[in-house]
Amino acid sequence: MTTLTQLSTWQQLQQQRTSYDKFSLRASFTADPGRAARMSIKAAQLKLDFSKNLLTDDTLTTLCQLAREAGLEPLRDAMFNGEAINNTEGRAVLHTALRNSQRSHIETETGSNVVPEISATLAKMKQFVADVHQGVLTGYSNKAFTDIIAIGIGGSFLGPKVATEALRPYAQAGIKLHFVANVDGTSLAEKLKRIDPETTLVVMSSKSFSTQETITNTQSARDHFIANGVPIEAIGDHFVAISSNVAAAVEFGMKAENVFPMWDWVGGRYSLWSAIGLPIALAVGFDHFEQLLRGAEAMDKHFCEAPLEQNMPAIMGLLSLWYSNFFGTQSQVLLSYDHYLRGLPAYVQQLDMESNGKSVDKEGNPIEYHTGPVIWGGEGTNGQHAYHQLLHQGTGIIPADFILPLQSHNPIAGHHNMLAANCFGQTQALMQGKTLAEARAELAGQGLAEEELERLARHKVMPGNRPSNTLLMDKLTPFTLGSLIALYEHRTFVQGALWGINSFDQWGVELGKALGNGVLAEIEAKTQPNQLDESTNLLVAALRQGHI
Ligand SMILES: O=P(O)(O)OC[C@H]1O[C@H](O)[C@H](O)[C@@H](O)[C@@H]1O
Repeated sequence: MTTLTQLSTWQQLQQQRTSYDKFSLRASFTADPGRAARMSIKAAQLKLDFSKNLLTDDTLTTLCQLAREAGLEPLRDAMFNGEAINNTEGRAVLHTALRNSQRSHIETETGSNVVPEISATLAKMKQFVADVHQGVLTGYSNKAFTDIIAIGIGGSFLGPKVATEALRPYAQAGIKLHFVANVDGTSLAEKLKRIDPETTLVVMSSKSFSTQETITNTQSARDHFIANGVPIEAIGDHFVAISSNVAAAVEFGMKAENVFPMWDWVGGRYSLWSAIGLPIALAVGFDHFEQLLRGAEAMDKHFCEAPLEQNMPAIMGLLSLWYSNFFGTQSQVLLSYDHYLRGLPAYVQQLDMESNGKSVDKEGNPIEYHTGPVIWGGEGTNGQHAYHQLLHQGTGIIPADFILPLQSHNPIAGHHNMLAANCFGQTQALMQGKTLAEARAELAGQGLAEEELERLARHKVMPGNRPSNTLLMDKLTPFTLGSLIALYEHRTFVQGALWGINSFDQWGVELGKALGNGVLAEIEAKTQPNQLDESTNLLVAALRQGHI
């Protein structure tokens, strides 16, 4: 089998890479007035400007050829068609089916059609959300619910949390959402302080129904509810669940009709489109949740149909590979110039790092190139007063995605133009940098004496040529949010597909969970003491004594 690095296009890219030592983005823009218009794509109500990348037309063509040679398109089609591309778990990967309103038949590898159960679950969610909002479903005292505590972690937390936060302008009046993920009791306790159990609904989300944090938080919430007036026989009115293990949820005390199904063919970090998205629908209404699905569906259609040269997720994935494997970059930064999207970097962090943090290929062979980058980021303009310094003048290149809605939900005079100016100004500064001559001229303009000017000039130089994408949308809506999240899902897929890894398992998290259970047994003195390594034994002993 030909490996990625043996492909002829990989070798062409290696050759092309040498010419980038002399490549100047600033000069490219001067020499080529059509660059930005040409290197822009509109799809699914998003616009990507990728012209501020270390990229020539030739390299773009070669990267797309690499994708073709590596079999990206057939693998993409296999995913959409329900083939078991998650080969270590023998599962289909069908989060895209959850938002497909066009096909009535999508089969998994076992031959079962998933569409009817998806439709039935959406209908059930719609009814449930309406019943909660209209006060048909109530707590034990027949008072309408005012608060929802959503308990879940990882993929059963980040999607609902980030989408609910992002769609705050669409919030359903009279309902407050609270999220609890961490097993740290403080997280739960702080939320419980703010709610009245009588008017609170707990939505527990766990695909496996075996995650320690989620089970423990739900049990403790149930204890709190019972201790604070909810009759034990009414617990089923206040607690509902989403899980692929319906039987375990019922055994836990949920009413069978209040357990929403999830399926093996939906990965946790790809699951907000399933019933795991119930907290989103409760927060913003089912119609808005449907719009979120439609936005993602529009991006799916674009990903499946657009030629690679005009395909937003493909180009973003290829750029990521270009930097990781040909420029040695180790991380990528996401900069949300929208307060409502402040959680997106954490969401994409899980999506990308849990998917592509792998060092063997699908057959288990060690791979010889760098895979998943570290994903980090935050909210513009805050980052400009913190870590942007490293983006501009640090020793390495950190490719950046800038994300900006053109219209604000809160157009307070002047603010949005300033926000946008900061966003665009940062991409410009990263791209063009500041030469030594410019730094000198600037200092001379400030009237500095020659010696002082020379002393400072080198500190003011900015190398430029720092790559960025700019992603625009008219406004942050449920549709554009769906499209944006699906874009990052597919970017992650493109990278994993090219690297030849399985982006849909996460065996790496399992060891920590297993060892954590062993340590807990020691802490609770259920096993012989001092069975662990010396460092961990001493840590456990300190905890048991309660002091250092
Ligand atoms: O939904 P659950 O089964 O409770 O799983 C919650 C999360 O925990 C796991 O450890 C995985 O790392 C995540 O991908 C998953 O989303």
